[in-house]
Parts: sequence; C-alpha cells; structure tokens
Amino acid sequence: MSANGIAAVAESYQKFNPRAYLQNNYMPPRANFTSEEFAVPWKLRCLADAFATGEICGRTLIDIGTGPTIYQLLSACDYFEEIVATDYLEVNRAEIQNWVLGEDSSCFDWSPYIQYTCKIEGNGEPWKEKEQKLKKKLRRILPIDVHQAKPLGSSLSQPADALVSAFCLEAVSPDRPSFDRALRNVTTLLKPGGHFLMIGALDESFYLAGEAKLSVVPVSEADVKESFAKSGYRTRNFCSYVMPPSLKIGVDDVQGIFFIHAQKIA
Ligand SMILES: C[S@@+](CC[C@H](N)C(=O)[O-])C[C@H]1O[C@@H](n2cnc3c(N)ncnc32)[C@H](O)[C@@H]1O
Ligand SMILES: O=[N+]([O-])c1ccc2c(c1)CN[C@@H](CO)C2
Repeated sequence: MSANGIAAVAESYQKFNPRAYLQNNYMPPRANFTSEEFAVPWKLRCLADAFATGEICGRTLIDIGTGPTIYQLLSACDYFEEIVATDYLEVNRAEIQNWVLGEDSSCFDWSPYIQYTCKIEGNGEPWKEKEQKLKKKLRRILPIDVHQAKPLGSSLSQPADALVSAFCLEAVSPDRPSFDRALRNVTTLLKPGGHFLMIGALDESFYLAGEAKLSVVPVSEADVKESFAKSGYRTRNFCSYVMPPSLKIGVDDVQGIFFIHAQKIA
C-alpha cells in the first residue's frame, strides 16, 4: 500500500500553497506571542531551551522539510557554521530563497518570531543581527524526498552534525510503516552521536494549504518515541502541547504538538 500511498501524497502536494499555509499557521490566532500557552511561543521555547545547553553544535545542521518557514532555525543559527534548508517543492524552496535574498517586499514577515526568540534567549541580541546571521548561514536550499533511501540524492558530502524537522514526516507519510522508513532514511544524513530535534503534529489526520488538503498519519506520543527507538536513537527529552480550543480553527484537526530531542546512538 505504501508505494501507491506515497505517490498519492506527492500528487496532493502539487496543490500546496505556501502563502495559504503560512496564513493558516503562522499568523494570528496561532501566531499569538502574548503567552506560552499559545502554540508558536511553545515551539520557539522548546527549540531555544534545547540549543541553550550548548550541547547541540557543530559545522552543519540540516532542516528536513523546511517548507516556507524559518522559525525552526532561529535558535540553531548560533551553534552551526552552515544551515541547510530542504524541501520537496520548488515553491517552498523559492520562499526561503526570497527571504534570504530580502529583495522581494512580498516576503513573509518573520520579525515577530525573531524578536520573540531574541527575547526568550535573553542574550540581548538585536533581532536584526539574528536575522542577518541566519540569512548568512542559510547557504544551501536543497530538494529532498524523505521516502528515498538517500533523501538528498548525492547532494551531501558528509553526515550532518544535527537535524531539525518540523511537521514533516507525519505530514508526508501515508501510514506508520512509511513514517518509520522515512525516519530511517533521514537518519542516514546524521552522524553517529548527532542530535535530532523534531516538532510534529499529534493525532492529526489532515491539514489545509489553499486548494490542497493533505493527509497526515495520526501519531501519538508513544508512536513517536517508538519510531525513534527503532531508528537507533536515545530520547533525551520529550514534551507535548495540547491544542487549546481557541487554536482549533478548521485548517486541520491537530490535537497537540510534540517536541522530541533524540540522539543517534553512536
Ligand atoms: C506541514 S509542512 C511543514 C513546513 C515547516 N517545516 C513548518 O514547520 O511549518 C510539510 C512540508 O513537507 C514537504 N514535503 C512534502 N513531501 C515531502 C517529501 N517526500 N520529502 C520531504 N519533504 C516533503 C512539503 O513540501 C512541506 O513543505
Ligand atoms: O499550531 N501551530 O503552530 C501549528 C503550526 C503548523 C502546523 C500545525 C500547527 C498543525 N498542522 C501541521 C501540518 O501537519 C502544521
């Protein structure tokens, strides 16, 4: 079933509209920075706290399924020389490229995210400095397919020191076996002992992005932990967020969000 399922996923993503996706998930009400009871501040806090230990660092970090968003890279950019963004769709890679180049005035405004991240990191870093730092480190934006044994093809010379991924694997896998295979595939991109920070949807079955209605394989906390253990990771930290009714706005049926910090067993 998975092969046909994967082809159906690829077909459904042809209608994915980055702007609609950003509107649904990264504008109010979900982009409410007034309290950590809201989803976006919770995600940024998880990432900031994970990097603040200084334990997750190195030359290269790869973001799996970047999409049209950069929030997931804001706290990482102090700890890596190079950040590699990846996505299956050219329209999403172009959104990131346009943001990096900063020429297109219609770019999505990430400044509230950058300002909030600087605030919770507490280093007094001016947000425009963080913005420029990330843009400078985002030197490669590559095509990726997590269902391939070599997700980046031959684009990668050596394994990355760390991986980040947000709302990708469960949103592109028709079932649990393909989710597990995709996790094994992307694990080949990570060095032994390397860290993987993943954010994802709990118990979600679909989400909307303009004309596209994307299927999501519902995963529970236990499912996620089991998948990582089967792919050769030790779970360092796991936390989850329950979606409040005020943020259930019809763009998906997500019930919660998970954050896992896992380390690839050397
Ligand atoms: C729900 S979006 C997540 C976007 C972003 N990371 C975020 O945090 O909002 C899922 C992303 O997975 C990408 N994608 C679709 N099929 C994929 C595949 N086979 N391999 C890797 N990424 C894929 C989509 O283009 C989309 O950008
Ligand atoms: O609440 N949020 O901040 C938020 C952000 C992104 C996404 C969701 C929720 C739920 N759906 C996923 C796609 O499967 C994308």
